[in-house]
Amino acid sequence: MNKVGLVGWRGMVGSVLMQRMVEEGDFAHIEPVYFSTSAAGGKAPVFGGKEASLPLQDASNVDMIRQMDIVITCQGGDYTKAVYPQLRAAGWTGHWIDAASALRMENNAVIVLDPVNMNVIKDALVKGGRDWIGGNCTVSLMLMGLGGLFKQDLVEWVSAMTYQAASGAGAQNMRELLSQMGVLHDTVKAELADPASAILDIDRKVAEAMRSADFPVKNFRGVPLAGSLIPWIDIPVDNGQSKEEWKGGAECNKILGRPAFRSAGSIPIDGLCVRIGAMRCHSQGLTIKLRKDVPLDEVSDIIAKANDWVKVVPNQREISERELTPTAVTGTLTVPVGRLHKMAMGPEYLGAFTVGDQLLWGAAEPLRRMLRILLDR
Ligand SMILES: NC(=O)C1=CN([C@@H]2O[C@H](COP(=O)(O)OP(=O)(O)OC[C@H]3O[C@@H](n4cnc5c(N)ncnc54)[C@H](OP(=O)(O)O)[C@@H]3O)[C@@H](O)[C@H]2O)C=CC1
Ligand SMILES: N[C@@H](CC(=O)OP(=O)(O)O)C(=O)O
Repeated sequence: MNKVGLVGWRGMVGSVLMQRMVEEGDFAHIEPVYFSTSAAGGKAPVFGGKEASLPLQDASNVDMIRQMDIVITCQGGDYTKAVYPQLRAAGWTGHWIDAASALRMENNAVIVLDPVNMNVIKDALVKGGRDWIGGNCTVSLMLMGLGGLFKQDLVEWVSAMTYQAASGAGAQNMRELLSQMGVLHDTVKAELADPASAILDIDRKVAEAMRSADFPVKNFRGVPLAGSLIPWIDIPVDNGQSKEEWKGGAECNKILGRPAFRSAGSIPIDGLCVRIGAMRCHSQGLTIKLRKDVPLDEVSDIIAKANDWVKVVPNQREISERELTPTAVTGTLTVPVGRLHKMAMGPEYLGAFTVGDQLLWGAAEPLRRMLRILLDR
């Protein structure tokens, strides 16, 4: 049985991964070895009813990690940068499956999203590929939704305007968002209980609270999210983009096995990435320039048939309000795509809206499935 080293299993992404591995019975197929950066020697957890034969191992112990057939890590980019080069330098030939972005654009790494790029994964396996990296959540979720259109090479370009959840910034940010909501509610609790209170007084007090020095904003780099939004995600890069926006073009083309972004044959994908006060679902408003005028019913059909998780939501008010939202999608693997309509710019311009759980298809699930692809060969 394959020895699988699990690193980062108790973090937010790692916990979702463990939950999915339990649900899918993956532990029956592996010999798990749990690693920790903080509690080596402690008792290993039990997932899927399977006791680990070893206590928690030191995640920086390269000699121990070298004994694994497969390592799956959700520990983060700093860990990857510290340990991965040492492992390969020591001659380790095992498979490295990673949630962090650190290795994504390396030549020998495949960005894994098998419902979309199984062909790319299979090609790499044949060539001896050993580095399997999960894609950026926004990118993976867009491709899970629109994969059919890309597969049929119908997409000339995409503009993606995103509405990204607090979870993308980390567990502490989710907590801070809720703290902010609590403070805002507390600020106007008395007025809310009084139907005769003036809404503009409530609004003024809320704005004052959001702007006050003691509003809890440490994790969101000093600015409020609740009752507001943050129009910048990740560090600045060239061309006025944020890194999150750059990833849209760079990673999408790599996942699809197309030429590098901005080179001939690549698909231009760009937009604006915005943080909003959702918990763990990213949403995206998409403008898609199709290569030709494809009838809307054909477009719906192509999108709906691309994989088992995408679901086309009819472009009607009630069902869109009910099913095309973070509230409906959170904690599920369903990726609804809706608001499909031809736009005023012309019959090749398609409007769409999609929502996905950024901890499931956006992070843990592609890694889990890559593990199974390796185990089931
Ligand atoms: N958040 C996201 O949306 C996405 C994150 N990623 C990648 O995954 C990496 C991990 O992200 P995320 O899971 O959000 O990070 P977390 O901060 O939740 O977990 C990372 C590590 O922190 C340590 N840790 C310290 N205190 C705690 C605690 N109280 N509870 C749990 N773990 C704790 C654990 O390591 P130990 O057990 O060794 O102490 C854990 O593995 C990111 O750095 C990123 O590279 C990828 C896609 C999406
Ligand atoms: N940057 C993403 C989350 C993330 O972790 O992305 P990446 O895996 O590309 O670093 C967000 O904020 O929503």
